[in-house]
Amino acid sequence: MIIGTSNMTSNIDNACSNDIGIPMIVMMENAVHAAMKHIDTKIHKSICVICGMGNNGGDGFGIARHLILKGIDVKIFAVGNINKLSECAKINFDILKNMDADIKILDEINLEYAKDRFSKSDACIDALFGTGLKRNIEGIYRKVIEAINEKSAYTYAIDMPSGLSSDTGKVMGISIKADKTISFEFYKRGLIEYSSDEYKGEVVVEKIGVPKEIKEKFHNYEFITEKEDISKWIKRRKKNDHKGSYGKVTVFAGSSGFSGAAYIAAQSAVKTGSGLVTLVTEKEIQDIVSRKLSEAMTCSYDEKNRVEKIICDSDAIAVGPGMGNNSKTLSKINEIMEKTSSTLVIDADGINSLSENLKLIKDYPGKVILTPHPGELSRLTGKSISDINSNRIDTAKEAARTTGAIILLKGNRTVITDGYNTFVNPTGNSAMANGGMGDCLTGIITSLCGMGTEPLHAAAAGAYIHGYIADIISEKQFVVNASDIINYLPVAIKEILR
Ligand SMILES: NC(=O)C1=CN([C@@H]2O[C@H](COP(=O)(O)OP(=O)(O)OC[C@H]3O[C@@H](n4cnc5c(N)ncnc54)[C@H](OP(=O)(O)O)[C@@H]3O)[C@@H](O)[C@H]2O)[C@@H](O)CC1
Ligand SMILES: Nc1ncnc2c1ncn2[C@@H]1O[C@H](COP(=O)(O)OP(=O)(O)O)[C@@H](O)[C@H]1O
Ligand SMILES: [K+]
Repeated sequence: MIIGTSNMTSNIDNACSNDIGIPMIVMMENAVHAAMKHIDTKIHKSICVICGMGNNGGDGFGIARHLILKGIDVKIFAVGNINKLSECAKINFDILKNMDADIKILDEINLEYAKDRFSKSDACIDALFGTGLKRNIEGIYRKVIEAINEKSAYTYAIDMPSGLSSDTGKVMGISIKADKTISFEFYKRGLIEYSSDEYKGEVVVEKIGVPKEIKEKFHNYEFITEKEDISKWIKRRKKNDHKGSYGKVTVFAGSSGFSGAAYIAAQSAVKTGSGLVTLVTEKEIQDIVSRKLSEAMTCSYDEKNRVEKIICDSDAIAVGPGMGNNSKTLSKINEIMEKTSSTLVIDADGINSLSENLKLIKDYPGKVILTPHPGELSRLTGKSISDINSNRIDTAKEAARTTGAIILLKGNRTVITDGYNTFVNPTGNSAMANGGMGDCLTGIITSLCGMGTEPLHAAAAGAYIHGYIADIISEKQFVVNASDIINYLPVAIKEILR
């Protein structure tokens, strides 16, 4: 699904009306019908609709009309200077007037009356501002938003909670706290940022009839990953395939006290479907882990010639899980980079050890995927964790452009980007927040790269599958561990590809 900005909305509006002649009022009516699908008129029998003067307000007036037609008790409040109604908002406003609807101008004088109505209604619909919010909210608008937040039993926000920037998710002075946000055509970029979480409630996105060609002309190459994407990106197994068809991957991982990371990363690659997986690690770790790994091969750093051959033969290599943030890890990365140009998936200590040596990535002839959590990205970029988490998409894009790597910024709504094309992952939950999960993700992504999935897509697909499994398991379990994910991988991938 395309992620949208306010600029895109206005470009698309213009293109729809000017280039192909769909009048704005038609789009608005489509938006109104789409919104009606999500307003629960079985429970909400009395509703206040609060409208601004722009097209978001126009949507609100249209929704009010349809609610009246359904027999709902509707009170409509218009906030602002009626002479400034947008063209389409005025059409819907005038229809309501002609229908003798209960419509009032909400100003300082009747604010108390409005508050009383808000508190006595089953729900309020916020149609004050959508993508056109430009400056901080003050005066009567601020008071109305405060009143809705205080008095409304249930709040629907139309397109955006009024007060949140649709591009950044930042609160412009004050914002509606919605129970449900009904957004049109795109998942608004601001709703992805963590700052929106307190305000947006459940988010639904409805198509309103924008032709595909127009959306493709104006989008910013930012998407939410969907199940259908994964099935396009992952290679199907064909009748006469053999293990050579599914890639040879190698996992450099583990050190004293961190044998689990090595096991998890290697076993995740096995269960994702790699043809051949080899774990390369310290002798001590090899002795521990080889007993658990039935399908993967193991090799110790001491077997120098064998390590060299394994590197050269690999289709994709993971480096970092449990290796320790030290010069040894960096020298392993160096050694790998000198001998191959296959895709490298670098996680954990691999990322930390590269922080001071970013030039290595730029000079590497193959693709590099870095999978930092915000702490690791903070070390890599020098930005604080709070700065990273308050602007996740742009920070990840910037890091990708400066390092030359594909960046997978972990956490809720993981961001995957090469700096130009960006995917935001919709799956996963906090039951996954425990040690070993990142190692598991590294194994999955490396395996997909080895099978021939394009690295950016492998990273986005890996994050999707990883979170998809956690979402299923967490319905029955309080916590989801990497071993739970590993066991479910073959079933989940089959389900997703079906
Ligand atoms: N193609 C689509 O996707 C479709 C989009 N549609 C809908 O249109 C919405 C976008 O409509 P829009 O562009 O008219 O902007 P909108 O959000 O109503 O805000 C502008 C109004 O707010 C005012 N205003 C702004 N900031 C303010 C502030 N801080 N404090 C006070 N006032 C402020 C501004 O006043 P002004 O700045 O002119 O003084 C103006 O009156 C979109 O979110 C969706 O709901 C659908 O109808 C169908 C097709
Ligand atoms: N609240 C959450 N919502 C969605 N995904 C999460 C959440 N918390 C953690 N995850 C996912 O779990 C994984 C944790 O990885 P990481 O932080 O590297 O853990 P570890 O270092 O223990 O392996 C990441 O893929 C992350 O996106
Ligand atoms: K709104």
